[in-house]
Amino acid sequence: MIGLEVRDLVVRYGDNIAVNGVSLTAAPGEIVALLGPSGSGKSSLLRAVAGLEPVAAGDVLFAGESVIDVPVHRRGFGLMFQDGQLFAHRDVGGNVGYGLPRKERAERVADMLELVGLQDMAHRSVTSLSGGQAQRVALARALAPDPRLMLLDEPLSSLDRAMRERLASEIRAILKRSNSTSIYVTHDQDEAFTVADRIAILIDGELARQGTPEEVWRDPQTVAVAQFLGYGPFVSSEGGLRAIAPGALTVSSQPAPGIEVEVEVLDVRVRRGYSDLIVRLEGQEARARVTDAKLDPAVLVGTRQLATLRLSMCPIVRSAA
Ligand SMILES: Nc1ncnc2c1ncn2[C@@H]1O[C@H](COP(=O)(O)OP(=O)(O)OP(=O)(O)O)[C@@H](O)[C@H]1O
Repeated sequence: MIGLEVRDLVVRYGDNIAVNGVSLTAAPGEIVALLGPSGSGKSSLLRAVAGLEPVAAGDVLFAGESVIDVPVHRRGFGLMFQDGQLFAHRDVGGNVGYGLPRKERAERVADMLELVGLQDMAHRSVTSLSGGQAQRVALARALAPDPRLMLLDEPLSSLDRAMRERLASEIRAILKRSNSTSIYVTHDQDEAFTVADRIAILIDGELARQGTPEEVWRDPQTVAVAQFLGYGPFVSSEGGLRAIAPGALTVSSQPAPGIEVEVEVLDVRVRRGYSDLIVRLEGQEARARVTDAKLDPAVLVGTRQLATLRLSMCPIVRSAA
């Protein structure tokens, strides 16, 4: 069975090429996150798949058939956006049931509300909902017609971080339970890693890396991808550049696994439950975590220290794509 296939897709706005020859697939039941910095073309790609943006070149197929000439509402795709765009004059049930055949409406609405954990809320006014509840209603509404593909564009970005984290794993569970083939756009790395089976990273309109969250993290392949994922700085090494992972460089009076490197301590950042030293490593600024509770990080400022670099956490990458 084939789900979504995007082939050499190009989306342009005048002379601006927003999506530059991207190919990707989503197998039936698979959740693919489109991740990338602001302006990298994620929304343009999603909107082109939906049919909301014209395609300059390439093709979009579902179940082996091109949908390029199929109007938006005939593609059988469900859409969910940042602002759920609920109908304010309808209650929760009225939103979820909108457009469903009358015969099956009540049962379907009940099923969907149960799926998103809002079973007692059918008669609530949507204007009385919290941001997180409103997005759950929007998800239930998008899933209600049983779309063959779900397209989600930054569905959580208007919520605060705590809510976003909770709802991201909930959305994953809901999409998995409903066996939805899904494309999920986000600029938030944590959200992508929580939600997705596979991650496709877009940089400057091009597909820079794709794989499972583990594969992409373990082997980002290029500096651009590694940097976007939070690696850095990069130090020269045999075979390319070594990307320093967050937490890979540590300072302690106890022995730790890894190689010893000399660093100059420039400053301290106190975090919740630990401290990071801002250090100079081979002429570049880096962070070294203090893993020794007996060590007072403040007295280290201005000194040279031996830090431990855990190489197994730090992949080799190349500088250009
Ligand atoms: N309607 C439009 N008209 C002209 N240019 C556009 C339009 N929409 C997007 N662009 C441009 O296309 C490029 C890609 O934008 P897009 O919104 O797809 O990126 P994105 O990765 O989704 O970014 P963000 O995370 O900020 O939403 C950007 O350079 C943007 O300025």
